[in-house]
Amino acid sequence: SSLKRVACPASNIECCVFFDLANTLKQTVFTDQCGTNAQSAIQLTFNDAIGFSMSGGPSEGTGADGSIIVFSETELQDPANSGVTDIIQTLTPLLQQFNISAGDLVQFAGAVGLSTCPGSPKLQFLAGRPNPTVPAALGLIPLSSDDVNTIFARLADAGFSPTELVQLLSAHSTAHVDSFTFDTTPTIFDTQFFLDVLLKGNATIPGARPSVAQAPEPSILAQEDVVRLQSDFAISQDSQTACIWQNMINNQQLMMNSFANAQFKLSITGQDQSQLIDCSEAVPTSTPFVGTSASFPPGTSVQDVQQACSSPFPKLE
Ligand code: HEM
Ligand SMILES: [Ca+2]
Repeated sequence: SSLKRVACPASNIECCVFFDLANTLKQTVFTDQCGTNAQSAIQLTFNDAIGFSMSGGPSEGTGADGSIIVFSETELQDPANSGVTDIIQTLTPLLQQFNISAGDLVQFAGAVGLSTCPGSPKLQFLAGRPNPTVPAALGLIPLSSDDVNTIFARLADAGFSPTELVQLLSAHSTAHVDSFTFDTTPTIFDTQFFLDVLLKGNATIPGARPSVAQAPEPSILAQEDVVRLQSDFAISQDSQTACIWQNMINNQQLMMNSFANAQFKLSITGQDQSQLIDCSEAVPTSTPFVGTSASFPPGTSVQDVQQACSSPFPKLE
């Protein structure tokens, strides 16, 4: 309506719709601070975008194109998508309501969801992704049971290095699946995740869904429902990534900046950047970081660390 247009704070008029969408998302979907919908929306940005294969050719899906929503009946058959069913259902009506493309909706919702997480960087957002014409091939999303070299190869086929994968995995700092989480601070985007994954344990989380493969020596934090994914653990230990991983601990600024860069690249995977317009101005400012630095959770100490990087381990409280 003309009223809305007068009130639109965008400097680029084409971005007005994303200011409206941000308001609706915050009022109806991301009502909690870094709650389950926000976390699921962040995962959705990856599960959609990684459906891209340089070796498989253009018909194998085109990355960050929203095919995970438009062709959800097909793509939800991938067991790696078992956690995103609900958020897809929640977001789908917004396609018609705001008349935007599915790829834009997925990436914008992820950016707005992340902004509710204290400690998160403000993400860039480009608009104008065309709607998808084909579903992504099944099997392109890594599984937590995959071998680390399989995961690296899959990410390389989508254009991402092992270092960029570690940076993207910062998103597992704000993650849940059923009643368990990947670090002890699941509603804060902080470096605690990179510490918690290194803590060797002996207790398994019972009843985890099949998509959740646990590390060979599962989490010492299992009594707090923190799970060590086999894939996260393997990446923390691999010689290509062990020091990248360890260096994140207590390096909040590095985590924020490197995640923002890698996530921007993820958000335009398979897209022609020259055809997109910058609507970053519509992404809300992130909730400030209120947490403390990474620290050993109660009952754990440096003796529990499975250190794979030869640089000195950071000094922690
Ligand atoms: C090696 C690659 C990865 C593997 C194997 C993996 C695996 C998983 C698994 C098993 C879950 C639990 C929920 C489910 O079963 O779907 C999960 C959740 C999540 N993943 Fe990943 N992931 C990977 C990479 C990423 C990346 C790059 C991102 C970056 C955006 C990401 C963001 C998330 C988020 C935010 C959640 C929490 C979802 C929620 O709370 O609902 N993951 N991931
Ligand atoms: Ca956290």
